[in-house]
Amino acid sequence: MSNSIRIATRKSPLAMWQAEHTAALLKARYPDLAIEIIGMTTKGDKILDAPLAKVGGKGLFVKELEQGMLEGQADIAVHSMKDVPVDFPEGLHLAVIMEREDPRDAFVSNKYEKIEDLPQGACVGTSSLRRQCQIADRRPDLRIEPLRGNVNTRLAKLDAGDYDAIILAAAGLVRLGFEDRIRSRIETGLSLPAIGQGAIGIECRSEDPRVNDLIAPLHHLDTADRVLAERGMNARLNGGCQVPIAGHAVLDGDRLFLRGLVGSPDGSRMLRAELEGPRSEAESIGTRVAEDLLSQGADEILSALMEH
Ligand SMILES: NCc1[nH]cc(CCC(=O)O)c1CC(=O)O
Repeated sequence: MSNSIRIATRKSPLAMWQAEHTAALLKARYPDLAIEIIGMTTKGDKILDAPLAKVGGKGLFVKELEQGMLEGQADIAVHSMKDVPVDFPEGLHLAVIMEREDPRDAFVSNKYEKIEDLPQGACVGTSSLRRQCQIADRRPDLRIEPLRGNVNTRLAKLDAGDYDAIILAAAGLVRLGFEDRIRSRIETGLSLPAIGQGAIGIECRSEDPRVNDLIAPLHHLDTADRVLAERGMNARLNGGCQVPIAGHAVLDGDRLFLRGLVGSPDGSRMLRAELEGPRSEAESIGTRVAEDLLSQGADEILSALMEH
């Protein structure tokens, strides 16, 4: 037992890739470590017919994995940071944030190179309110249609001709070997990414020194400070991943620059805030950007959505 580790993951191809990537990094460091990957199904995977914003609740993609660790069936859980709520159950914590992949959204289409090329009234697939509001803000003429399912399913729906274009995270496409499907990467100023997008996190039991020590070398400090600032924003806004909140931090030496956004789904209200400060204050930079957004009325937009 002492030289083994069990990794809990969702069973989607992207989640599996992330768990296997984590396993490979551990194996490279500890050649004798026995690694088991345990695939689990979460509530978010089961409910495929409704937009996630309507399903509600936080941690749709992580609860079952957390339960597995608390019950001792698994030692760590590998998550897309985008899906990880701000708070953790008693006894669990976020121990590691790994190096970030490209955090941008990707424009994927079989006919067009970028959003600007889409003709009037073209149909864009996304179920993300964050993506929807930013597209609607720039191109109110476009028709935005729901698009759920894992990355592979979404690409198949595009290929079936259901949409003129779809928007996905570049990171997921790159990881699954679909980089050649990306027609263009949307600059963060045009589509501000989801909090934590492109970063993978590892959650484990707080009181498990062996496991905490084992995974500690996978922590990437630059990514962690950026994600800490973004999540500081989310904590203050009380938002889950299914709300039209965007946040993206970049580093320049010891300085951290954070941009945040809260929008109404139809793009009619777009609140933006930004702040720069020392990276040692990452989390509080997040709090302050959120407070700026709240002072502009972000809570009205967010609470209106909660009532649905
Ligand atoms: N919501 C599902 C999800 N969670 C993480 C990613 C992409 C990978 C990442 O952000 O690390 C995706 C797919 C997508 O948004 O296209």
